[in-house]
Order: sequence, then C-alpha cells, then structure tokens
Amino acid sequence: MSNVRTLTREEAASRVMVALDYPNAEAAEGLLRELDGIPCFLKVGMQLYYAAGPSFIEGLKKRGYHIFLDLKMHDIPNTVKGGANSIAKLGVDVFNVHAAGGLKMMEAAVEGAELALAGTGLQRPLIIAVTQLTSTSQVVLNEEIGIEGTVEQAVVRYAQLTRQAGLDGVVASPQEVRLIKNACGQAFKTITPGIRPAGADIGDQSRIMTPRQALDAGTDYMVIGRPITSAADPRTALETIIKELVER
Ligand SMILES: O=C(O)c1cc(=O)[nH]c(=O)n1[C@@H]1O[C@H](COP(=O)(O)O)[C@@H](O)[C@H]1O
Repeated sequence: MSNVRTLTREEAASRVMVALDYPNAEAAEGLLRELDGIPCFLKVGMQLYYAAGPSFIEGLKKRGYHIFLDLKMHDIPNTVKGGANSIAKLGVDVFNVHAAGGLKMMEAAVEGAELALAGTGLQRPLIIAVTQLTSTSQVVLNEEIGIEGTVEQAVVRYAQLTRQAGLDGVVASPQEVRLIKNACGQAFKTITPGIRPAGADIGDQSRIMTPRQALDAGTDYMVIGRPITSAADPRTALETIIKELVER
C-alpha cells in the first residue's frame, strides 16, 4: 500500500538533507549562498569534516542550520563512546554509526552522547545506524562482503539490532523503508540516500528511488548530493525536487 503524503513546501524542504560533499569550507559556502533561504537540512560528511573541522559545524549551527554529521563511526565500543561524546558536544541534530559494529558498540554511542549532554537540559541528537550502504548491490553483499541472503534481509536484521540498542533509526535505501517500518515501527526513523530524480546520473549508487517514490515509501529524510551539487543550477535542482515532493 502506498503511503501517500501531502506536504507544504517547508515540510518538504526540511526532509531533504543536502550532502555537502566538498573539499573545503569555501566550496560548501558557495553552495549555501545559492541555497540561501531554503529550509533544508545539511549533511556534512567525512570529506568536508576532515578538512573544515568542528569549528565549521559550530558556525553552521550558530546560523541556525539543522546538521546531520555523517562520520559513520565503526570501532570498538569505548572508542565510539568517546567519538559520540565529542560529536554530541558540537550540537549537531543527527549523527551516525555503522550497525555492523554490533549491539555493544551502538549502545556505547548512545551512552557517550548522553554523557556529553548530562545536566545541560539539551536534547540528545538522533543517533542513526547505517545498515547496508546504498552503493551495495545484491551481488556485492553476497560475493564480496560475504553476507548471505537478500539485501532486504540484511538491512532489516541490522535495523532490528539498531532498535534493540536504543538508537533512533537507520540509514538505508528508500527501497527498504516499508520493510524497516514494518519490522521496527513507524516511529523508527529512516534516512535514505540513493535518491535520484528521474533521468539523473546514478553514479556509484546501486539501490535508488526518485524523491517522490522515497516519500511515498514513507521515508523520514532523504539525503541528496550530486543531483543538487553537480547541477548547473543547484537552487533550481533543489526547488524542482521540493516541488516533486509537494505536488501529487
Ligand atoms: O550515511 C550516508 O549519508 C550515506 C549512506 C549510504 O548508504 N549511502 C550514501 O550515499 N550515503 C551518503 O549520502 C550521500 C549521497 O550522495 P549522492 O549520491 O551524491 O546523492 C553521500 O554523501 C554519501 O556519503
């Protein structure tokens, strides 16, 4: 059954997380100038964070942006606890770990973030686990990574483990949103990259859907990078996506 939704322009924009995959702060600021006034979420990943650092994130927060810090932590529990502690102090709205790190590692991420905010009255960021990367195909999962079964089975298994660990949701392809919500409940968040407007270059993604299909599948947030950042006119590209989400 399709999960048909009607959104205002603002609601639609706030569900789009624009991936700032840039080599430095100056390049990212160039895009932000173009998108000025559109109330979208921003995603900062490892390329920009490793170059621009915590001060860049703090600066974006001061300017009122909602930030998903995508550093995909995957390490021993004690190290992830420390990482989560530092990230939570930056005041980001969302951050992520890899579900492949296991139950204790994910629990440690929650502990680290809660410890950072204890006594501040601040809300802890949403903590999200990556299930199977959206670049991973069925063949890659079985033959390279060595996990048996279907991609859907692997994703749902990690989603259930993520929920058990007390995290807020998962990153997955929009193709798996219905299965995740059925297994973990409607309140369990899904953040879905692998978004390609009709006719857009797929690039290195494998499990994709259009923005409208992802919304109708019930996703909470969609991460979109190159279809916006590599467009000749990024503002028009984002506005077109927002329009697609608003219109029925
Ligand atoms: O955690 C993520 O954001 C992520 C997980 C995943 O499974 N697949 C995925 O593409 N991403 C990120 O989502 C963004 C997708 O970018 P585009 O393929 O350019 O739209 C990139 O910044 C990726 O790092």
